[in-house]
Amino acid sequence: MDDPAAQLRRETGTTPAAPRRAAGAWPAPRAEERVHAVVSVPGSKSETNRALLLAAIADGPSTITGGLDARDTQLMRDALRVLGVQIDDDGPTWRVTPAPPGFEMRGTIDCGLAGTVMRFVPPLAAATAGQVLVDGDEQAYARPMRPLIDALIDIGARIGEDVTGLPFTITGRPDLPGGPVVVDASSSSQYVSALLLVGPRLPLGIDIRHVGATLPSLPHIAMTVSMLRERGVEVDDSTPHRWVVRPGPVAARDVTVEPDLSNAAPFLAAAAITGGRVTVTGWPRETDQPGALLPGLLTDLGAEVELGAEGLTVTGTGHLRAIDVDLSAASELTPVVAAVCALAPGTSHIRGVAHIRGHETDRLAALEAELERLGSHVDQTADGLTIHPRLLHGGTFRTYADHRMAHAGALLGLIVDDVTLDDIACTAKTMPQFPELWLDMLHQSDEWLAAQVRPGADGPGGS
Ligand SMILES: O=C(O)C1=C[C@@H](OP(=O)(O)O)[C@@H](O)[C@H](O)C1
Ligand SMILES: C=C(OP(=O)(O)O)C(=O)O
Repeated sequence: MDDPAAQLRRETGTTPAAPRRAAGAWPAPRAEERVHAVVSVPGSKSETNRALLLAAIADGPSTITGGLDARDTQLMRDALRVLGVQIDDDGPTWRVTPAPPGFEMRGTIDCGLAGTVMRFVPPLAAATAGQVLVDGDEQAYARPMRPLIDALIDIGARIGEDVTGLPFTITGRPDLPGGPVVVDASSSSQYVSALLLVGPRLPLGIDIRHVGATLPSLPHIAMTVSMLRERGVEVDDSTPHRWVVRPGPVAARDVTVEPDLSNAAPFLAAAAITGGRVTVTGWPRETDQPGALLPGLLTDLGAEVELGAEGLTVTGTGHLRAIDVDLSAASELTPVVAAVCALAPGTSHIRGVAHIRGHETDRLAALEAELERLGSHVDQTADGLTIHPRLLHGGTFRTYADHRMAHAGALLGLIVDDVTLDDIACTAKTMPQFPELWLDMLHQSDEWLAAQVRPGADGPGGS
């Protein structure tokens, strides 16, 4: 029997989504000594994909400087091109020109495994003339979509019947009305961001109410609201769990994207676990990124943290501490935080992240399985993980096509002998240069060590 994707492709005459990059096994490099490095991470995935989408519905051409060039943002650029948006992305500054009036979309929007593409693009497609198939990696078919699809249908979208997730077709209508809508965003904050982003474009605007026991990733919703306001859009978020967006123009703006603070996490954690020192450059003093919670988290885990002119510096003290933490606001940090907890001398509790079972993979199950494979003792709870202290050993750490699982495995490999990741290529989702940056961090550390032991140098302990 045909799978539903093949059937939809035949009906719409479109081509299959490109497969995920080939896997590549990777022996994680061991840190011979304390890690000492200065690292510059590429631009924020979340900010880049919002900036692209807002530029696509702006009242004129915009530029984006320092946008992340990775699989998730390539998929967003290609998806917007299917919607008629012109994007010139040669070089460090991209120029985005909205679709010409009367444009009719057709073809496939490939979401890959990108939550921001599969949630942010369908609302815009629903408000554009023409028809598209929304597809992605097979693994993305398991990611939750239903609450967003139901909300879109409630505001007038035409989406195939009984759709629960990818793949599905959208028959767009430029007069998509908008108006009041109720959504249960406990499985992803991205539904709220997705509805907010299309709001100014709809004749009735949008009035979103979240119902549901929990609402994760509040900083990401705040990021959406800030970026809309920066472009002159009126957003009322004065009532908890309610957001009202007035219809109106989105001002074209030339913007520069901040470094991705969540992608900085494994590098900063490397300093914490090896008793070394890592500086991540360009750390913003104010930001809506959930990575802003890293200084507090790493301090609680036993490291010293300082924000200086060069960036954020983390210094390992040689004494990790177990933590009890609610990571709901910054759930994408869970894999790296869990890896550090597995090395701490007490029992740690990570709470508030039930919804990460619907991330790139079921991250709670994946972390339990892979940390245990290296000798850790981990229990899944209803909304997180309990991680008990154990002596770890080498083994294969499976990544499940999840970039942040790869970050966690690489981190453990710094101080545990013979850890091999089954696939490092999955880091291309948000940081294709991860393997090079990781090796460069270790190369800088070797150079630092050589300088310490060279005759006439200050000796270990200097920096
Ligand atoms: O809006 C965004 O850019 C994101 C929101 C969060 O999603 P969830 O609310 O589904 O966790 C986060 O985990 C993801 O990495 C990026
Ligand atoms: C959950 C994540 O990604 P996505 O944007 O695909 O949801 C993540 O990057 O940790």
